[in-house]
Amino acid sequence: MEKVLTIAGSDCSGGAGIQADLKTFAAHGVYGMSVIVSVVAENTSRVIDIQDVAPEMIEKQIDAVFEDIGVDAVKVGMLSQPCCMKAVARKLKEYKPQNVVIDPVMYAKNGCPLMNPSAIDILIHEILPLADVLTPNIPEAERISGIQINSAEDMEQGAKYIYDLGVKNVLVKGGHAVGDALDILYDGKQFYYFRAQRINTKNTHGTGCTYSSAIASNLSLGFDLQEAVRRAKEYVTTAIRHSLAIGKGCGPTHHFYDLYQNGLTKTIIKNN
Ligand SMILES: Nc1ncnc2c1ncn2[C@@H]1O[C@H](COP(=O)(O)OP(=O)(O)OP(=O)(O)O)[C@@H](O)[C@H]1O
Ligand SMILES: Cc1ncc(CO)c(N)n1
Repeated sequence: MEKVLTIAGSDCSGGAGIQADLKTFAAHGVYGMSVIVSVVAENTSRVIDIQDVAPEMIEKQIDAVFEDIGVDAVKVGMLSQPCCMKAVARKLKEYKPQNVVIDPVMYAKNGCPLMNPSAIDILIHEILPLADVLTPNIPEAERISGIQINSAEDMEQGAKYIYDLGVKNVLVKGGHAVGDALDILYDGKQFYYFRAQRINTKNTHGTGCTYSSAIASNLSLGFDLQEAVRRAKEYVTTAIRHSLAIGKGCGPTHHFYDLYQNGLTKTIIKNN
């Protein structure tokens, strides 16, 4: 049985964070585990408050998982403060797990901040180098790279800049762009384009969490990175197509195994 761990924040409304991650793992048939870094009182419309778990308790949760069960892949999500980042970095350096997917969460879909802006340097220097693949959305890629992103070429530039910071693979997600939902993966050699038709819905709460967890699940199942991303893109696109119009704001993605039956997404390799 493949074992996948999420290290992230808890979204009590169930659409994003740890809850989206565990639903995604279950839909992939892998064994899901969770280390809670922050408890977030949030819903489809707003973030009410954030309470971080003490760094020692974050470290003890990670120890509990690694001393007993072990992992085949890890997804890292919301890390709100420098002390949380340092605790997670210490333990990832100690246990050196394979297949580490890091989603550098900064804001919720409704624009509410989830990372203290003063943590950006620690994120760049302590967390980014631990990723086998980093999955920034456009505002996150802009914040990390300082490059303004208005086109696919700008997404490539942003990905290249972040790769040069020492990140092994960078996947810039185009959910915040206009037109097709285009994501671009850069592995230091080539750009890979993953394109889906944009679905006309406001119900996209948790899409980034769903996507990074689907990538981690697919890596744990033995798919190489390009195929793991291609399959995850298919999963998230269908999860958005079936998203739920619940709550007063951006409703959540919906998860079930059949999301893999359509075989629609293709990988386009683009040479430098
Ligand atoms: N309306 C949409 N139609 C189709 N695909 C979408 C849509 N919105 C986002 N996506 C896709 O969903 C995935 C997640 O990207 P996105 O940029 O939304 O992440 P995110 O902003 O980190 O998400 P969140 O903060 O809600 O967790 C990407 O593959 C993106 O292309
Ligand atoms: C806990 C948590 N993690 C990530 C996101 C980003 O969608 C969110 N809204 N909440």
